[in-house]
Amino acid sequence: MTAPTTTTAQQLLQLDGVTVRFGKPGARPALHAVDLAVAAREIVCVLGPSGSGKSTLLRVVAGLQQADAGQVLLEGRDQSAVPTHRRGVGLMFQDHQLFPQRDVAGNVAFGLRMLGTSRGDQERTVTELLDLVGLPGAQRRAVASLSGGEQQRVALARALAPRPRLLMLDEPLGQLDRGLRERLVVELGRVFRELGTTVLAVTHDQGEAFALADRVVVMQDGRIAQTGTPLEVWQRPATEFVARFLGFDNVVEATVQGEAALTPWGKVPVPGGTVDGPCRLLVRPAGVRLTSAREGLPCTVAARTFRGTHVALLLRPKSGPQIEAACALQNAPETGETVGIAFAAQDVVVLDTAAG
Ligand SMILES: Nc1ncnc2c1ncn2[C@@H]1O[C@H](COP(=O)(O)OP(=O)(O)OP(=O)(O)O)[C@@H](O)[C@H]1O
Repeated sequence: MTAPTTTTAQQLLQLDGVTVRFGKPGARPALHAVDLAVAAREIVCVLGPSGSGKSTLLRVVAGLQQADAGQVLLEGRDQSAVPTHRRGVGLMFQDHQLFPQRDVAGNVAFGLRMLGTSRGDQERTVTELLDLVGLPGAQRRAVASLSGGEQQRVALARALAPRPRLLMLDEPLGQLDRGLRERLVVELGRVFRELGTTVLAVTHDQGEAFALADRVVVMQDGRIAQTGTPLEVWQRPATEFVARFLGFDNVVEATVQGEAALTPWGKVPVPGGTVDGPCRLLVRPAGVRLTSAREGLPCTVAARTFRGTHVALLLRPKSGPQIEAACALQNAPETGETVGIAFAAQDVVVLDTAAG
């Protein structure tokens, strides 16, 4: 027997050139020729500013929105003629809309009843899922008696109960306070990994995405600006848009010459192998090192903000744009002090201007 010449591992979800337009022809599409593949058991988080197309992406995968061009494939099968309820995908939206007249068990078992699952199996699944989401024994509680976080867990259990092959979450923790979101996002990750659930989640909160995702997708104006592991995207934002979206503002015009670039801040070292010529350069705040005022580039400390793990400094050099630096609390200078700075090549990123 001969092996097939090309072996591409089948993706659970694949979008090929998916375009969605609202309104007038010629207007910017909400999704523009989007290609995306999600492997089984992968947790992918879609990040992006408001209006970048995140919800439209989920809706087109769920079959709640028709694509004007391109294809959505689930386990290799084109879904264009498959209605939402036959796609085997689960949805959990920000306004999770539990049924107020049903108790917790009635809510969690909803999808199973629709599938005609036996009562015994329903009860077993509800018990298992309530244990998993940290609400053991809550079957008979009234939905109205639950806190926001507890309701979110019930909504999650309800979405998981029919064992969807793909679970889609739209701002799943959007309305909860930050502390609760940080705890729940860790729990969500644990539940998904324990069950082997494939997840496509949308959030505008990068902290949430980075905590949950195996891979993040950053969207800009209906296109994918970058995709990679959280670490890859954080360390190497591909474009100025992605860098600024992640909150990095140390971006300048530069001209690379060998091992350094000429910038408004003077010479900045660049990573080995950087091509000579003009570019946009990002210096991540962690790569701005404080030196004595006599060495390095002299700057005035314009502001300092305690961030829990470090102090964020806003520095004003004599020339060039202001610079953000991150430093340890014990080394943080006071506002108004003059410091010197040097740049570390490993935190310098040459941005792709063509796509940015
Ligand atoms: N039903 C609709 N009719 C017309 N335009 C729409 C419709 N739904 C979305 N759009 C437009 O499509 C674009 C993408 O919207 P989408 O809701 O997908 O963005 P998003 O990234 O999810 O935004 P947000 O974070 O605010 O939810 C926006 O310009 C939006 O105004």
